[in-house]
Amino acid sequence: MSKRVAILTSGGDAPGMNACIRAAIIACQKAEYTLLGYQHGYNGLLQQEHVSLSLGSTHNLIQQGGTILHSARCKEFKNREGLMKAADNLKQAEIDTLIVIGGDGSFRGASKLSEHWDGQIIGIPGTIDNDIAGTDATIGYFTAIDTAMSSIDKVRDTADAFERIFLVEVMGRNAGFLALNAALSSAADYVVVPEFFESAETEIQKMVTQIKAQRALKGAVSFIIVVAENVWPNGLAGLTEALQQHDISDVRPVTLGHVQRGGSPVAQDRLLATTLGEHAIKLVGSEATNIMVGEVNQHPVTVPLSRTWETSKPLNDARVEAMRTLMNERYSE
Ligand SMILES: Nc1ncnc2c1ncn2[C@@H]1O[C@H](COP(=O)(O)OP(=O)(O)OP(=O)(O)O)[C@@H](O)[C@H]1O
Ligand SMILES: O=P(O)(O)OC[C@H]1O[C@](O)(CO)[C@@H](O)[C@@H]1O
Repeated sequence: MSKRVAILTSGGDAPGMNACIRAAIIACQKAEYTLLGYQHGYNGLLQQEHVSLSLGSTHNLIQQGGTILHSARCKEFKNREGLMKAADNLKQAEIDTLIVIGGDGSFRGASKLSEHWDGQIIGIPGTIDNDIAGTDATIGYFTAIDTAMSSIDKVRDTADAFERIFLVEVMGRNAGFLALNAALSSAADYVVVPEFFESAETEIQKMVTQIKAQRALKGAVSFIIVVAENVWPNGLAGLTEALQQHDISDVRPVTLGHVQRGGSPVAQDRLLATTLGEHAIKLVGSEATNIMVGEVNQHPVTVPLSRTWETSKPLNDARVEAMRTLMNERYSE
């Protein structure tokens, strides 16, 4: 039966969102569904701002970073009036299924919307943070690791030239996936992640032990510390000051920032985005609603939206072991 499907991207944009939109466009065309794209995240839903998505929109889309639908963080959607307005707009546009590509905040919003709208809601995980339970990875995460890794490679060149200590802050909101994997893949010397952060005092002792032990063994060499955002009190300035108190100076801070959200998606993100976009359209018209389509062991899975934020996703055990052996506990005291 013919369906009217709407899709939007919400929260932080992530490389691969366009690849997901492309897959949805093609799958809808094959199923003979009409596909609308709401622009600017939930703002578009409130303003009834949508465009028709058809095969003409798919050319070269798989390789484009950002999102052709634009994204936003929308305050109004968090209150009852906003949610009711969005529900009315969906009814008016005769939408059967709404697909939300975004992070856990976007999924919370989608779930709240379901209290006011009885159409089908399907979430697809898209965020560089990878902080969503129920899926091994989120769209954009692999590209962000790659971007952070190649930036740290460049930092190492200048760090080596001056035999300096560099602090590199990476994104991740309140999760350490991006920091841990960027640090391991760029052979950094130390990484600070929220999952193992007890206190600044404990962490600085460990860090100083590693720096001093490495310098005792190798002389003045570079030392790269990757720091997840929102962990160290007062960020890199606070950490620079803490190191100075241990007589470690000439430290340089680098905040990678939004560069981590940009760029053409790497193959892993394109594949994940394509699979999830196609699978979501397969579910249109089924009983499944208020669910996220994710991927576990390279198979598509569906999980209740609420699970994506109620359960916390742990860091990969083997990567954590590698972190200890190769970085944070490499040298014994
Ligand atoms: N509790 C909530 N109720 C209603 N809407 C919400 C809620 N939480 C978030 N939203 C909506 O979802 C939008 C996106 O959420 P948020 O800013 O947390 O990003 P996100 O989806 O988690 O993505 P990212 O992880 O990439 O930042 C918010 O701007 C808001 O419009
Ligand atoms: O672009 P904004 O709104 O400053 O948000 C930045 C946040 O968004 C993310 O890039 C994605 O959630 C986080 O890593 C970061 O904390």
